[in-house]
Amino acid sequence: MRLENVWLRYHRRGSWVLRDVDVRIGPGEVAVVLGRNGVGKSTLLQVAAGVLRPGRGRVIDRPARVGWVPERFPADQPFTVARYLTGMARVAGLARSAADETVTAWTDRLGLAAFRGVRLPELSKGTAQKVGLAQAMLRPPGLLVLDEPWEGLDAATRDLVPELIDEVLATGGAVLVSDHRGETVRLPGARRWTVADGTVTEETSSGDEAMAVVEVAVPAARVAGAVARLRAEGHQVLRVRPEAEPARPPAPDPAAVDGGVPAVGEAR
Ligand SMILES: Nc1ncnc2c1ncn2[C@@H]1O[C@H](COP(=O)(O)OP(=O)(O)OP(=O)(O)O)[C@@H](O)[C@H]1O
Repeated sequence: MRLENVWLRYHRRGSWVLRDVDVRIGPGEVAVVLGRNGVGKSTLLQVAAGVLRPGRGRVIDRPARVGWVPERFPADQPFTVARYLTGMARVAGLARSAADETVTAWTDRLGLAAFRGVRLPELSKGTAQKVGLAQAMLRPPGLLVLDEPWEGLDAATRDLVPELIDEVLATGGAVLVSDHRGETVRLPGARRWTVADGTVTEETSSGDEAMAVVEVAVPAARVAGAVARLRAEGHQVLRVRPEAEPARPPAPDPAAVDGGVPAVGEAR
């Protein structure tokens, strides 16, 4: 699939959120979309999924079946979990009995069995997100688009996300996933697209690229935010250590980096 010279803005006279974006993703590939809040990651994913239509440019070779998991599952619909998912399975082309079986399997797998009879508006945010994930996976998608899929999920389901991604890749699907919290570490083989100033650049780092280690001190209360920001900007966070612990010298080469240098952030 290719986004070919895609431009997008939300209002006719508004500024362009995406400007001349040209990216491709192939079968069996996963790309993580990184960037600061508000930079256009969701917008890019929605164009890829076909939810938004570009103002200029086009999307070509989008797989026929797209699984789309929005950042916030729209739970303001008057259905129970089972009714909603069965309806979505039918829309996706499954016969009634196959739809029922698939919904049972996915609700079991995602820990939703106890919620089958619960109406969507009554679900917690995390449980609603699981319904969103189930909905996207009811039939194996040729393109799975996940907008901040780790947001609001419990630990067990967060661990399941890479598994689901691997399953889509194994059936020849492509996966796009945004991540501003640094969960990307869970997808070590992923390509990395960074959105900034309306454009998307792909990191072309190879394993033998020279690396440098930068030690950064931050107030203890702000560690989580600083780590998330560094990761969102594409840096590897090697380790977080308390200030009292003495620093070892920075690694001179990538091999030493792999050995675990006590730096908070590593700049590329
Ligand atoms: N429906 C909309 N109408 C108007 N402007 C919008 C709409 N959705 C997003 N925008 C604007 O487009 C820009 C990009 O938003 P987008 O949600 O794509 O960013 P993001 O990188 O996904 O942010 P975050 O990390 O906070 O999820 C922002 O300036 C946002 O305010």
